Amino acid sequence: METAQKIIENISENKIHQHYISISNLNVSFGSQHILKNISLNFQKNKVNCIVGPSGGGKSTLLRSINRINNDDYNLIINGSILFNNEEILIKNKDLTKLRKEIGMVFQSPCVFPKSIKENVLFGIENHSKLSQAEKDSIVEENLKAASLWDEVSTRLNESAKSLSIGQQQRLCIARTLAVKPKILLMDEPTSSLDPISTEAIEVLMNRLKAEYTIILVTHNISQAKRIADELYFICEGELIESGSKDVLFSNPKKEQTRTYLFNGTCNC
Ligand SMILES: Nc1ncnc2c1ncn2[C@@H]1O[C@H](COP(=O)(O)OP(=O)(O)OP(=O)(O)O)[C@@H](O)[C@H]1O
Repeated sequence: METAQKIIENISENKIHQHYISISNLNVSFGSQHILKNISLNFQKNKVNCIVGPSGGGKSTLLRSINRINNDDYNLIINGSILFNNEEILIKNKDLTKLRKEIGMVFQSPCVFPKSIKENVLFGIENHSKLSQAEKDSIVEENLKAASLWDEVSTRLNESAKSLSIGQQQRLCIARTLAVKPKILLMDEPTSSLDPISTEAIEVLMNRLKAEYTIILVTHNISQAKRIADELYFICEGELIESGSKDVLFSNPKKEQTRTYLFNGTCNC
């Protein structure tokens, strides 16, 4: 019989693991092109999990498989297993709307709607038209604060989102994603179109958000990975070459290819 102590340990163990993403033998192909080759890895909860690697290596394809945003591309053949909260993401009848609420995504270029700042934040919330004005105001404020944008826009919430700078638009996209209350944030090169000041604002934000969310970030930028990653996943030509804690990979990688890429920015895969 299990002791009380053991039961408590199991419960807390489950809690710790509950928002992990666990990928096994993931293969993605397009015709004869094998885009992802037998990828197996775990993304860690409440960390910035950073996928790095040269262009065309399959980083975005990996990210897009997690919330199945590449699902409508019938030319892609996807096999393997992606578990989220111990539930399989890749099953045929998966509720994709629910999945994408739990696993939100922020894209390379900010994609704000031609609506007010306020309406952009509320956009993804189901039945938000039925909320009271006070409830809407509170959601808008909470999520703009979470995305570190409130102080800059609190007096102009009814202005068009298009009037914001690109860096502010990206933080608005993050606020809109957070408003749906996801558990995981997928971020595909979210700072690549931003200036250094806006990039820093997003990096500070990611560092803060990981206390509440699990972040999976794709970046080309090795310095950015060095600044903000907790865990690093080096993908090259569709293969996971090496993964582990950022500190270990940047100081003592096991594979020569990892060393060459992280230290010289070149690839010898
Ligand atoms: N839907 C698709 N149809 C056909 N080919 C695809 C599709 N998605 C990705 N690919 C191909 O898969 C390969 C990997 O692309 P992917 O965008 O995942 O790489 P990446 O590492 O994110 O590259 P980058 O850093 O340049 O964004 C590329 O050769 C790309 O052309």
